[in-house]
Amino acid sequence: MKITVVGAGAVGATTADNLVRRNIAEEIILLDIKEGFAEGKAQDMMQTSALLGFDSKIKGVTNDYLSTAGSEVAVITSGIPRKPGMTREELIGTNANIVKTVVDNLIKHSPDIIILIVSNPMDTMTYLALKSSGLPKNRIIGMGGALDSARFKYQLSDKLNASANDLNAIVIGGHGDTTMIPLIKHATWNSVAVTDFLNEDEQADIVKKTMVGGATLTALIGTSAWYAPGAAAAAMVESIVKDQNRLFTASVYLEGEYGQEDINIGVPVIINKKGWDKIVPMKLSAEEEELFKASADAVRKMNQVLFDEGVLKK
Ligand SMILES: NC(=O)C1=CN([C@@H]2O[C@H](COP(=O)(O)OP(=O)(O)OC[C@H]3O[C@@H](n4cnc5c(N)ncnc54)[C@H](O)[C@@H]3O)[C@@H](O)[C@H]2O)C=CC1
Ligand SMILES: O=C([O-])CC(=O)C(=O)O
Repeated sequence: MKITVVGAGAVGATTADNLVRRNIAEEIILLDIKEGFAEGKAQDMMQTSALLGFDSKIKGVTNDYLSTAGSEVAVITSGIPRKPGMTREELIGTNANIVKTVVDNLIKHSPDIIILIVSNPMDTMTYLALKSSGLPKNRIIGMGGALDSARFKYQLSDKLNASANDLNAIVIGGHGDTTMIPLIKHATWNSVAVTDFLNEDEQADIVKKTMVGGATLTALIGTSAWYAPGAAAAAMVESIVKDQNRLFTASVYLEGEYGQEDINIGVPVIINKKGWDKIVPMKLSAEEEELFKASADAVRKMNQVLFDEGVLKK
């Protein structure tokens, strides 16, 4: 089993670190365009092996796609992160060409690969990866909802003084400050509705804090987050590699599901060795349906930029 992580920056290195500690692959290739950068990070991680007790090997390479040959899964984190005050959508100009080139290179050497897209704006980058590669839709997955749902559980656990592990709560929609939809009316604390414990103002506050979770961290750190993003990407890769059938919200290609088509956006899906397998239907309220439609409209507007800029042809 070989896994490739493209981009050895904050998120890529954290993803690789989480994966290597899980011991789920014989080999992890960490690839970056910056000379020596991935090699250095990989060597640093390998030097934790005697301390942490894993047997997986991690190898860093500089833009060498031959080393990635035969990878079963790749995680794409290459591209620029946002700075305080920016939106994820502002990254499209730089990141679209990077993601497109990386996907091309990966497929040349690993035609059966499953690709997890992390680079932002993630829903649009996932759509781009699918459309430019022509890969079957189930093998292109966008990571956003898994992270946003973990942040949602964090906010709930903080307010309820509960263990995040006892909470069931998901975020659907786009992975953007204004497009994500934390489904608070569906969230439970070990099967008891969280709304039984929170008034409307408290619920609205948790939803808001979840939606701007990434922006809040970017303002505090000066660049965007990596610990939870890396952990979320690794958890999804584990579900693929171990065929776990875990349910995550992820950005997948819709063909009529949730009332949308020709778009990648976050919905609940089963993740297993096929990539994303089934889309799980949910009964949404009229208000949630409206929010989902508005979210899809915003993501679609961003996808249009790919055509306007000639990155994708109609
Ligand atoms: N989907 C999500 O939930 C999340 C997405 N992100 C996104 O992930 C991306 C990476 O973020 P960070 O790791 O913090 O950035 P970073 O700047 O720390 O790392 C990015 C790395 O990509 C490399 N790179 C650039 N072009 C490349 C190419 N053509 N081939 C290979 N490597 C290349 C850079 O040299 C750099 O090392 C950003 O776009 C960020 O917005 C970050 C967190 C969560
Ligand atoms: O906030 C950002 O730009 C990075 C990201 O997607 C996240 O942490 O959710």
